[in-house]
Amino acid sequence: MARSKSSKRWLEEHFSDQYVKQSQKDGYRSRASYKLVELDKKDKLFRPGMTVVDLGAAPGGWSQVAANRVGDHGKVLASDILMMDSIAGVEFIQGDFTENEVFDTLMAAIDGSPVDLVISDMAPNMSGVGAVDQPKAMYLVELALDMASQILKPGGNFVAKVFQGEGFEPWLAEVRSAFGKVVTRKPDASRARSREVYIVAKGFKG
Ligand SMILES: C[S@@+](CC[C@H](N)C(=O)[O-])C[C@H]1O[C@@H](n2cnc3c(N)ncnc32)[C@H](O)[C@@H]1O
Repeated sequence: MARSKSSKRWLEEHFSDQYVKQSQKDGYRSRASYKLVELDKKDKLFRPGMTVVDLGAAPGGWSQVAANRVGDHGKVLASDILMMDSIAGVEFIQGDFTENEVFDTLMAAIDGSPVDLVISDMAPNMSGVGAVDQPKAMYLVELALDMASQILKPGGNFVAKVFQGEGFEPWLAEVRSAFGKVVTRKPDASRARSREVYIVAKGFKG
């Protein structure tokens, strides 16, 4: 089947993208790694020995960065609806985060140990219809915030990708009430045309 103009344009753009080229050189599984690298540079998210939960982790670009930063004494627990090839130092749980069973499996894996950082890059498959995509995306960050609020230790941090649109402001207000300091970031590696932004929330009030 002939490729549509838009998928051809996507492929051309993908292979000429500086972050795609750089990720191939650096051995990262996705260009998304550079978003987290940039957020970490600005907001000092990681320290060796931390426990990190990575939601929406596949194919593993963020988990690679997290495992590298927390080192041998740290722990990274990652989850995605899709399968992900293993990464040293990362425990992976596959499943749909909107299902209670997956939430419970993650909670069991954490087993009450204090979590320093929750990172969520989850995004639904986009249909292109805002009225369908935006509620789905907001539901995922709602659930991510809910989990972060249950597992973070006081003073812990939360990073989430969120799409600006309906539901964003009330969600942000919830984040602001749960954390001491909240900033909105648009990393260079995030495509300008995308409505995605990253919320960095520090100092969980517990
Ligand atoms: C932008 S990608 C994440 C990229 C990843 N952070 C990286 O660096 O490689 C978004 C991910 O969210 C996942 N996702 C979407 N809906 C989900 C759901 N209901 N439960 C779990 N993961 C989900 C997708 O499967 C996809 O892998």
